[in-house]
Amino acid sequence: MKIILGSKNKAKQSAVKLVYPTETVETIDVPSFVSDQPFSDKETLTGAINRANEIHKRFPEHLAIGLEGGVMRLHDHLFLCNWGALVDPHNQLYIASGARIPLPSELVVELDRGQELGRVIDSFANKIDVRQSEGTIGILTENIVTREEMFAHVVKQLKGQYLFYQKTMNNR
Ligand SMILES: O=P(O)(O)OP(=O)(O)OP(=O)(O)OC[C@H]1O[C@@H](n2cnc3c(O)ncnc32)[C@H](O)[C@@H]1O
Ligand SMILES: [Mg+2]
Repeated sequence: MKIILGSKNKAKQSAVKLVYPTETVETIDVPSFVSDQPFSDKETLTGAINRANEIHKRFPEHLAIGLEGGVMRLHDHLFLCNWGALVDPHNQLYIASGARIPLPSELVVELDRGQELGRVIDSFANKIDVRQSEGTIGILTENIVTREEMFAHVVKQLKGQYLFYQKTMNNR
């Protein structure tokens, strides 16, 4: 059984490889069927599930993983939010979310104007393709938490729930 990730993003890819070091991890671009910039937990989670389901449809014998980044409002803050979904060969779905921190107001203004976070953070940090490397969370935490680490935690929660379910099912 292989692990198939629904993204070519390097931070997402290395997160999955960290958590599944001995498995074959393949990546494929699949649609999330949500906005390029999801603006709620609901939309971000839906994007992750859609990606995992899309992979499951194409490769039902493998483990399908979808990871999606977005933002969500809570009180006066706009938070980074990230969700992951895993679909196993029995079409069982597992979901988990990642760490969240509020965005500084300079970034919030741009996002509210309809700009994508990927572009906004590049110009804020004066870097190229932040989303493929440390991510916004890396920039805003001085790299203490990177996008790879954040997504690795999401994938660990997916892997753990899948293993727990396998064990529980085998004992019944
Ligand atoms: O190729 P895919 O898998 O789509 O990877 P992506 O980097 O576009 O990531 P998402 O679609 O999951 O993220 C949705 C949007 O939010 C942006 N984004 C989310 N988290 C980010 C982060 O930590 N750093 C930079 N951009 C981020 C990203 O650029 C997109 O505009
Ligand atoms: Mg994207």
